[in-house]
Amino acid sequence: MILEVERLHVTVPGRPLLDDGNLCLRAGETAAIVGPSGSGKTSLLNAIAGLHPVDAGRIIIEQTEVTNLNAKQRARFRLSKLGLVFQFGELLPELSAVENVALHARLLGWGRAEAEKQGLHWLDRMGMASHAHEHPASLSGGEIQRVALARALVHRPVLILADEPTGMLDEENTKLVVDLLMNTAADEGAAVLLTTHDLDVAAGADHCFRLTAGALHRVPGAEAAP
Ligand SMILES: Nc1ncnc2c1ncn2[C@@H]1O[C@H](COP(=O)(O)OP(=O)(O)OP(=O)(O)O)[C@@H](O)[C@H]1O
Repeated sequence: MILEVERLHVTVPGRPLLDDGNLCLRAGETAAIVGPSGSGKTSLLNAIAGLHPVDAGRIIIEQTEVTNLNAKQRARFRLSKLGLVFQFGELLPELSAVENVALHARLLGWGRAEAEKQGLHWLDRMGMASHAHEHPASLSGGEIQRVALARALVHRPVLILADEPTGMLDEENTKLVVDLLMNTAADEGAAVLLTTHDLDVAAGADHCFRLTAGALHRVPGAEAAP
């Protein structure tokens, strides 16, 4: 099992977002979390990433109980084991596409040459090799997300957490980015947990969960409507 979420409680000041949530993911599996705006999908993903406090319960990622780690250990674990993808890509504007991808590897201590080589390899796998030396300002939304996918995959994470990765994309780019994310993760044996408002995206995942009024329920992908 790559991800085990057991009896998780997550709150924001003044209200609970998740009360006693459970979720499991195996290597190579994909799961989507749907639910109304403001129900806590992003907060749940952040809690799993160690970026939002957990009030009770356990999160275990590849046999490490991350809810027991201190802040420094969590940061190191996140850097080495997780791949994060955000709605707006969140690339660094000062860096080229390949520099953005290589930076993650550099933060893990890789040498410059190896980091850039792997950066180019992953951009190529995302169909972005010809844009490797362009800066984010000259890339389209779909291209930015493909660079963000390369960055999330360059260090071969065990779990990819993607928060609305297609929220800003048109239908064609949504399909391209989701297919790349899910197929590449499956090839690499990484699990993927994503949030989405797009029922077609949710239906393409192996599992679908709906978060609403503090409860996380497994639903068939086709019945994921908020
Ligand atoms: N750090 C925080 N402090 C206070 N309130 C917060 C914090 N983070 C999130 N919230 C609140 O918690 C609720 C859930 O937010 P969250 O972004 O997790 O929902 P969501 O389901 O991802 O929403 P959307 O689908 O609109 O992105 C919102 O009401 C938000 O304002």
